[in-house]
Amino acid sequence: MDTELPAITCPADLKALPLEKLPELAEKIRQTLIQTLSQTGGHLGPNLGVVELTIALHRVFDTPKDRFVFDVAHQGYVHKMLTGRWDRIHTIRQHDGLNGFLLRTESEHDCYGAGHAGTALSAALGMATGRDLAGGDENVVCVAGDAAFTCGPVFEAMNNVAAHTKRLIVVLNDNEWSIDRNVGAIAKYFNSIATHPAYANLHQKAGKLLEFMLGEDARRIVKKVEDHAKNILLPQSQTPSNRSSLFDEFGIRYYGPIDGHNIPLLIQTFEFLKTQDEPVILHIITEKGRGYTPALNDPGKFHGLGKYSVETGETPSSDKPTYSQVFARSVTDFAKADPKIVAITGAMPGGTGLSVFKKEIPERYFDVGIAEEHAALFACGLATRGQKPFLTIYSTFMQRAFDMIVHDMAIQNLPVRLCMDRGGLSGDDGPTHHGLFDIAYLRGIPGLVHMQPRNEDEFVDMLWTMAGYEAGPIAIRYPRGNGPGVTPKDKPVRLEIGKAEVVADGNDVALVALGDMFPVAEEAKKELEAKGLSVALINPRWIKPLDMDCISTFARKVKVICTLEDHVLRNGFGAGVIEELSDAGIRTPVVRIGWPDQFIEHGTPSVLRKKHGLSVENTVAKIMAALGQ
Ligand SMILES: Cc1ncc(C[n+]2csc(CCOP(=O)(O)OP(=O)(O)O)c2C)c(N)n1
Ligand SMILES: CC(=O)[C@@H](O)[C@H](O)COP(=O)(O)O
Ligand SMILES: [Mg+2]
Repeated sequence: MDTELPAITCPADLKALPLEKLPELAEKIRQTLIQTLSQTGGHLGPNLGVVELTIALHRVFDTPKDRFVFDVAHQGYVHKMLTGRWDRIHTIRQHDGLNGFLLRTESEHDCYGAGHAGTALSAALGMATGRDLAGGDENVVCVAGDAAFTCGPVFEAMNNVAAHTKRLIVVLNDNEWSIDRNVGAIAKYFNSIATHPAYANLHQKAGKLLEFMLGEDARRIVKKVEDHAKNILLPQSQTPSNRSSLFDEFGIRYYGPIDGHNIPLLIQTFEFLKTQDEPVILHIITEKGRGYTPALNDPGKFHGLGKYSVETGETPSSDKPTYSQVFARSVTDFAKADPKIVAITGAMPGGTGLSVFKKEIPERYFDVGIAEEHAALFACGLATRGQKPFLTIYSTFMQRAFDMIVHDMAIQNLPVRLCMDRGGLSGDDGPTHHGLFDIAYLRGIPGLVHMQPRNEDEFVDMLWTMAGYEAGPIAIRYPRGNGPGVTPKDKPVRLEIGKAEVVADGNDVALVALGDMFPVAEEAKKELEAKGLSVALINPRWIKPLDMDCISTFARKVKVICTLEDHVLRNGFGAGVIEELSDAGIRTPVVRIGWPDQFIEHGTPSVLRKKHGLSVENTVAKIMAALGQ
């Protein structure tokens, strides 16, 4: 590799590079990503797939005047490297370092943040419409992956594009992968285009032709090739005169598919597209993980991961199963004995562990794509027919389905099992992914049961309780990663709903610690006892219904109650305890440990817990202060 490549400190540096140097730059970016992310972790596969695309975008367009809106924005590392953050890319997803997604507060080149899928096209349409209203002339480019198109809001946006603007450029980055392989009819449709021999062949020629023409005739050439190709490709059912792609039907002129790694072709195509006075979509074909064999061989693993060996692609293994693994094993075993149990995921079989269920009981496994609202409704329909749906969606992504939980699940009292992985701080992904609001958004819903285990054994008992619960919707939250390592018993037991576990009695202080905050309470108890205090320790188990017999009994005898939760304090578990004590006329002081009323930045749970007071020290200090000591 030529070491003479100058540093890229801004998009102007990229524009100053000779065209023939761009492949070398692409290689340098790839090597930087592979080396850097082996130490920081991150979304290696998606970013390796958009190196040439991002180079071409920054060659043709001018951010921050022109706007790039990336869907999910997990594939925004190359954009960051080309917009003045190359020298900080080694801090990606590290505390106080670069965020793993685009962030408006991080750079003027990041015009829109994300983290959750399906938002980019609507936001880009808003920007284009806002530009038109203001009489602006900037370009707006939406970059969305193939799986983003399984997301409802994308179709809601497409339904409006042609009515609102004449100038919008959409890039469909099609690598055939979501986190797992992309699913559903839309994935099949994209694949039918990308693999059609006539189209593929034409596009080889079109690509060559375009490269040769390099300019003003591009439009005529491309349009002629497109029309001809579409006449070959599209379903025979359509009359020859008005055959069009799905996108043309939405008023968005479709171009492609073209090779998403061919920089000159991409540049020429974007130069041509930016002259168009109609909304356009460019379908590019890319390889997720391109340039790194382990990632090409396992796009699912390398979609997003922690540290890995550059040489082998291997990642550190842990002998302790994660909550996700315990969940998937348990529900799969339950389902083997109960033919009514079905499992649903929103494009996250790996993260939720449900790839185990998919492998062992494929006929009752449903990956609906990035479609949490649909997943919840689909689960409701299943429940009306006597099925037992385990709707498995991260706490943060379940936010998408809130209305369905109220309107369809709770009002109709349907027995859907809501399994919310990543319940609590998510860590490196930051504020868009922390599962810190599910208690707040579920606690007010009448009739909905909600719980959290303090270890793996109790977790399986709770799942077993859910499997047998038919009285209405029931939810469980559990954290990312490992638990304390308590091996589940061979045969799980059904728990009494609304009944807490009193682990230790005490007369001065009662610690009521939910889920993965229980170990913090255990340590705080030791420190408080060392100060001569008598400390009760309660595992509440149930967020709703709260065991108020237990809690009020202790509240009447101790001097202070302390609740601990891996959730925001606002309308959280502790808030519920305060409400219920107040309703019962009990005035015992309650101190609460939990996340403050702000969005929590990215970083490791240990660093963030210490910084934001979810620590033993802060627990002890707040209790001692409440005791006036
Ligand atoms: C609402 C929502 N659900 C699930 C996810 C988890 N997720 C992150 S990226 C991704 C797949 C994105 O696939 P695609 O858009 O094709 O981009 P690629 O990674 O292939 O480049 C998923 C499911 C999310 N970010 N947002
Ligand atoms: C970008 C995205 O939303 C997912 O890739 C997410 O980062 C996965 O989170 P986990 O690593 O907790 O499974
Ligand atoms: Mg994809």
